[in-house]
Amino acid sequence: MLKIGIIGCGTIGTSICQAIDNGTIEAELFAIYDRNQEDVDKLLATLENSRPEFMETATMIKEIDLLVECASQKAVYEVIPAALHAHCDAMIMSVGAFADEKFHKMIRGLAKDNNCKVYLPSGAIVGLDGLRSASSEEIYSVTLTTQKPPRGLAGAPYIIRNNIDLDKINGKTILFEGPASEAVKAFPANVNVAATLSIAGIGFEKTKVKIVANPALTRNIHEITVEGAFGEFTTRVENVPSPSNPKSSYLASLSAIATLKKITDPFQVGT
Ligand SMILES: NC(=O)C1=CN([C@@H]2O[C@H](COP(=O)(O)OP(=O)(O)OC[C@H]3O[C@@H](n4cnc5c(N)ncnc54)[C@H](O)[C@@H]3O)[C@@H](O)[C@H]2O)C=CC1
Ligand SMILES: O=C([O-])CC(=O)C(=O)O
Repeated sequence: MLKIGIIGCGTIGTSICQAIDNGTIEAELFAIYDRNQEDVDKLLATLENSRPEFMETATMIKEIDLLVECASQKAVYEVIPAALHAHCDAMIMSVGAFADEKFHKMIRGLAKDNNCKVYLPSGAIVGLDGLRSASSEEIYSVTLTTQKPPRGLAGAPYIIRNNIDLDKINGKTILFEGPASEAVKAFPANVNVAATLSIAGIGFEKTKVKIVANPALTRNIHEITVEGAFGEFTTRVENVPSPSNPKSSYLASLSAIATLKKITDPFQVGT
């Protein structure tokens, strides 16, 4: 059975651990780690059948088959290179870390050299299957428009740097327009999906992102338009925010679980 270790015991980490614990994912939950002990204790209290060990990632990567990152872009830098050196596969949620081209290239090289796989779930967006199919031919443009209730953007470096008072936004307001490379740095906990879209499509510079604060919303909306030799498609998802973290959509947790189910299932369906 696949031995899994998790870094990040927050919203997504907890959902994944519960899915292993209740048998939705057929794997062994071997170890967990978080820099915040309170989050570890809260997660452990939700498990009925599994008793994962609390372990530093440097130790757990020697024991596990797959390291799941659901912590932060910083954590991707801290743990993924070592995991690949230790011949451990990786699943990454904080995909925005790959906007750093040098790091992206290094991780691809390490995965290849160590015969490892790196999995990036679709997360909170829909339509990556179509984009991947369309990418076999020329893609002319990829655009992501993300709308969130203002509180779903709280704490982003862009908001802090520009002294934006989210409480004072009383109508639909465009906060950011630019390439995905800048969007994922300006909003590291809000648009990792822009990074996944860039990697699946035409890269971080050509993928255009618009971020909108909309106080009329209770859901996180991601709208993607792709134009290419194949024609054109638009997808739109209205995501229920996770109750424990309004920045992250519930679909992101479900996508992480679906990816792990796919990894552990010998029967593969779809592109
Ligand atoms: N790819 C996608 O579509 C999506 C990606 N995300 C990203 O996934 C990650 C996890 O999201 P959530 O579970 O909602 O966040 P969360 O804030 O609920 O939980 C994150 C946990 O990771 C821990 N953590 C953060 N940095 C750490 C580090 N360097 N070392 C150890 N522990 C660390 C925190 O203490 C916290 O317990 C975030 O980076 C988020 O931006 C979220 C939603 C969608
Ligand atoms: O969950 C979402 O709606 C998207 C998100 O936070 C991210 O991509 O980082």
